[in-house]
Amino acid sequence: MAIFLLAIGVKRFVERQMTKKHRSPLEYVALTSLALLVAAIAKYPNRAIFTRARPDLKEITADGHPLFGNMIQALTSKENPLVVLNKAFQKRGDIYVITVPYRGRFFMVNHPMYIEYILKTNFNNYIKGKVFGDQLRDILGNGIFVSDQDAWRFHRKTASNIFTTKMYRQLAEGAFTDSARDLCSIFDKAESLSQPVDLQQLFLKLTMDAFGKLTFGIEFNSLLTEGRSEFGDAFDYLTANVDGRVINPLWPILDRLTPGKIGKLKGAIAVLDRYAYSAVHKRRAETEEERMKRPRDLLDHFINHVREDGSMLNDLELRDVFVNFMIAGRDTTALTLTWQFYSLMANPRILKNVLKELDVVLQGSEIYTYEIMMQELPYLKAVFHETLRLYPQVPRNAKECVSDDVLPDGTVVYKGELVAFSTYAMGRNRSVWGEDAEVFCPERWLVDEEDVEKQGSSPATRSTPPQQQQGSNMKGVSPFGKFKMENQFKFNSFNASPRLCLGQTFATLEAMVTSCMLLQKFDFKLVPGQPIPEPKPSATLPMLNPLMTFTTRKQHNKSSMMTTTSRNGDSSLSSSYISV
Ligand code: HEM
Repeated sequence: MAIFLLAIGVKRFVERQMTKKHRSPLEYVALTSLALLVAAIAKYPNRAIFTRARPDLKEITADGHPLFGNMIQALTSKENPLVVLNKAFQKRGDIYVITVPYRGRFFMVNHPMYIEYILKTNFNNYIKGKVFGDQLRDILGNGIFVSDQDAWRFHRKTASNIFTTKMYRQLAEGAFTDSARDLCSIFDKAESLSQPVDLQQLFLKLTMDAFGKLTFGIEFNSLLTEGRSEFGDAFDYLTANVDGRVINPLWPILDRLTPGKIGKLKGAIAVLDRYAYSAVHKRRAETEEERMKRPRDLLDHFINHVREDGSMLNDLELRDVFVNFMIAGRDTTALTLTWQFYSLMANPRILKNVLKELDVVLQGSEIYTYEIMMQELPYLKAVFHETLRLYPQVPRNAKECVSDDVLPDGTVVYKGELVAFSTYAMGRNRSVWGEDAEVFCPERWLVDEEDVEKQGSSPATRSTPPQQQQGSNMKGVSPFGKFKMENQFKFNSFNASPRLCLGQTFATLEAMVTSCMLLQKFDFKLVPGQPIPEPKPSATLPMLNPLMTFTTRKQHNKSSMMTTTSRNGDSSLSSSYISV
């Protein structure tokens, strides 16, 4: 209606101008602008302004508006952007093209063939680039997630030093077990008050505590503190707010026009900065004697690094390291655990299998060694990976093309254009995962012993039936066969190749230890009447609503309640804390 009225107004204005002999300067400006607008619309009739015409892509290009391309559709859709993406792939196939003003052309791809090409085969030609930088620089600075080439290599190499088997062994039986125990004490308290807990909030606190301590020596103690966490809230606010920036080049203007938004963003960033600088200053002031008393952590590696020119990282650079690693280590594992526990509660058959495996393999033991966690619980490991397949914690990603190139299917991509993929949509792609792609089915990750030997290192197949395998009922050995990792490009929830997630083993181990302890000790039941969980629009994949759950200590475990009193001995947390 508005466009119709505008068109009538323009028509009348033009008609009046045609009959006029003298015009005011304002009318000249209006006429010139109108002529320019008409010329621009004629040049960009269905694509974003300043994008080059690509008649060769006609078949795979989504219809767009003049000058705005596909931006308006994306911004005005009421549906979750991931659901929209998934539907678009289902309708259009494994590649389609959209355009967005000031961002340019996006090749949306949804097949392992493309992922392998951009993440491995021609890795150097597909970088994070300007779009990533523009979107995240105010929060992530120059950290690993927004850097390319030499800067990225430096971050990656320095950080790799801490991810050793020795560290994993210590973590499994130390920090991860301790924090899971803290969670048990909260569940006990909730049960005594007949109150449910919000698993999502608690898992976020759990991973934040463990990660803050292990990487920067920060004692958040958020699990043992009542109420919400200031740091966690600031983080959640920022990750939710960066979502959509890629598709909306107007975000810097819109943020300024939204009352209070800039203040809130700055406030949240200031909270992160405060924690980061305080950790750095504390570390710089540490004596040699104090340093010797604690294990070497991530901050040590970065703070002591001497560059070729003899300089060392300043406080701002260390702040960026902190924020990037917190974003990597906190949300991802916590939210995977949240979706995993939901999936188990929603699938009693699968939960029963997990419990059976824990009974057979652990036989009541609470010693969670690195080797047992990573090798002897194939079914639980399959559940964790199946969760990540359907609920990947980096659900969308994009790479900028450095120089003109040709994708494996022959599609030409020019310098500056973007290739984007959605791990969320690919996990649901039937041509990749089969007809049951949308079904939560851990069995797709399991093979029997014979298959493992026959297949060597080839990708997993569905050759093993989901049922318990014969002959493996022996105590101590999982009755569910062997876990078989998928090809990285098909299962890219941890990214792939040179930029494969550095914390893959860390996250798997933390999730396994936490799941083992919680599932051995507690029964979990969703609070009735909750909506079915759906993703909240964010850079990661949180649930839109809390995951309210009743936790009840298993009968046979009641006697061990004392052993899971939290580390500070406090089992008297108030009810306001529990129902966060
Ligand atoms: C379930 C948990 C996790 C998932 C699903 C996950 C997934 C990912 C993905 C998809 C990327 C690529 C992101 C991009 O392209 O920018 C990535 C990168 C990264 N992850 Fe993770 N991650 C998890 C946990 C962790 C943890 C616990 C850590 C740290 C201990 C970590 C450290 C990193 C780092 C440092 C990178 C950057 C790698 C690079 O660019 O070279 N991640 N992760």
